[in-house]
Order: sequence, then C-alpha cells, then structure tokens
Amino acid sequence: MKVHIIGGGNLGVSIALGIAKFSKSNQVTVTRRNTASIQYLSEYGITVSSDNKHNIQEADVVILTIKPYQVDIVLAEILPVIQGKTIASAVSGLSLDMLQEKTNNEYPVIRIMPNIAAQFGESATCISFPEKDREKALPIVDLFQDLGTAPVIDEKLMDAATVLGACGTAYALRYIRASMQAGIEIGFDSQTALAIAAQTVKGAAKMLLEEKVHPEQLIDRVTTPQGCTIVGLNEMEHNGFSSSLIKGIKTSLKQIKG
Ligand SMILES: NC(=O)C1=CN([C@@H]2O[C@H](COP(=O)(O)OP(=O)(O)OC[C@H]3O[C@@H](n4cnc5c(N)ncnc54)[C@H](OP(=O)(O)O)[C@@H]3O)[C@@H](O)[C@H]2O)C=CC1
Ligand SMILES: O=C(O)[C@@H]1CCC=N1
Repeated sequence: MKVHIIGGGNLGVSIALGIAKFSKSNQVTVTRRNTASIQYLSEYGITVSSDNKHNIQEADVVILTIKPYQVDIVLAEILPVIQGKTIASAVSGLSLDMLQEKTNNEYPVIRIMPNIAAQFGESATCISFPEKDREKALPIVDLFQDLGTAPVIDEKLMDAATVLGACGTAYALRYIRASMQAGIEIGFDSQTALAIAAQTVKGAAKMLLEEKVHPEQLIDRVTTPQGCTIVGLNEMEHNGFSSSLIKGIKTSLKQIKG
C-alpha cells in the first residue's frame, strides 16, 4: 500500500516510522511545510516533502495528522487531485460526519486514533468508519494492526478513545516520572530509578495483556497482608490517586468535546 501522511509532526512521524519498521511492504510519504527536522526519515526509506501533493496521486490512502484548524486549508489543497482516494483522519474531535461534509461525501473516510507508540509497534489505534466504506477501511485496520492493536469501535466513542488511548500515553509517562522522583528520594540515581520504574510498568502491562485479568487480581498477588504495598497503595488512594486520574481523563474529554 502507498501511504501519504500529511502533517509530519509528532504523530505523523511516529506512524511513518512505525510503518517503515513494522509494516515494511508499504511505502510512505510524509509532508509538512518545514521539513528540515524530518529529513532523517529518508534513512528509513520514507519520502519527505514540503509539497502536500508530492506523490499523492499514487497514494492508496491519505492520512491526516494535522491540527483541527489546519484541516480546511489542507483539504482545499489536496481534494482537487485525490478524487475517490481514501482519507484517514487522526485529527482529534473531527467526526466522520464533519469529515464527510468537508469532503462533499465523495471520498471513503476513516477515523483513526493512534498514539505515538506506533513508532515502536505498540500503539492502541482505535478506528471507526461508515459501513459504506468498510471495504476501503479494512486494509487500514490491517496496517495499524502491524503498529500495535487496532480495535474497530463505535464512532460515538472516538473522543473517549482519544483520551484513553492517545492522551493516555502522557498520563502513563507522568506516573513513571512520579515513581522516578520517589525512587530518587529513596536512594536511587535518576537513571536507575527510571529504568526500574519503566520496566515495572512494562511488566505490569504485559501481565494484564497476557493473562487478560482485572488489575485487582494481579494487585492481590503483590499486596502481602500487613506488607508494605497495601499501606502505600492505601496512602495513595487517601490522597486521591484513582480519583485524580478519573477527573483528569474526564477533563481531557470535555476539552475535545468543546
Ligand atoms: N501527538 C499525539 O500523541 C496525538 C495527536 N493526535 C492528533 O494528531 C494531530 C497532530 O498532532 P501532533 O502530531 O501532536 O501535532 P504537531 O504539531 O506535532 O504536528 C502537526 C504537523 O502538521 C504540520 N502542518 C501544519 N500545517 C500543515 C500544512 N498546511 N500542510 C502540511 N503539514 C502541515 C506541521 O508542520 P509544519 O508547520 O512544518 O507544516 C506539524 O508538523 C492533531 O489533530 C492531534 O489531535 C492524535 C492522537 C495522538
Ligand atoms: O493533546 C492533544 O490534543 C492530542 C490528541 C491526543 C493526544 N494529543
């Protein structure tokens, strides 16, 4: 498949690198206006251009990884030269209805919500599409399965998926940073604290994904009665650990919904 990514910023580059590394049969072009910082992508076989229309007529899918306010400008530029091509949008808050309206209902449209771990083949990419575009959408689902997981979800949940699956990367990293800060306070140098905290999160996530159990079942295996884990966990909960995460996630969702 030939993939044309418009918006070579944080997300666009992650997807491009993910495809280059984990879905090698596909060819990728990435565009942005100032390409100096992404020229290195050519070392991975990725074509880089400041012209959004470069190679676009050969593309099988055009992926939009631009900010919401850049969509109209980019569509005005590319629509005249991509008749009938599939458009996959990772733009947060842009519904399929809005995208169809902006593209005059003339293009197959797909909504994708990856995260920046696509670069490491570990994105949780939620996808939705109108039933009429299923045939065009399935190869895109396959593509994102190469970059991690790619569940097809009801479009009503795409904003929620943005928060849980895309913003979630930042929340998880903040947990790791806080653990690292604590690790330094209790005696580790920062690099060792980071390495231990990150591997511990990776191990916890791997157990959950492989055993397919509720987190509390694994927590039960760690919390020795009268031990040090349960007192720490309870102290965190007294200080609003779960509650602050839930509130933060709901605040992020409100921001998307406007
Ligand atoms: N970052 C993330 O983790 C995630 C982001 N998203 C969504 O992806 C979109 C992009 O986010 P993010 O990557 O963080 O943002 P960035 O600002 O990092 O990337 C946007 C890119 O678009 C480029 N751009 C702007 N205007 C144009 C144009 N007219 N033609 C071509 N390229 C253009 C910019 O480069 P230049 O100025 O050089 O043109 C910039 O590199 C947003 O809608 C966001 O909500 C979704 C999920 C995760
Ligand atoms: O912060 C944002 O708005 C984007 C959308 C999801 C992740 N980053």
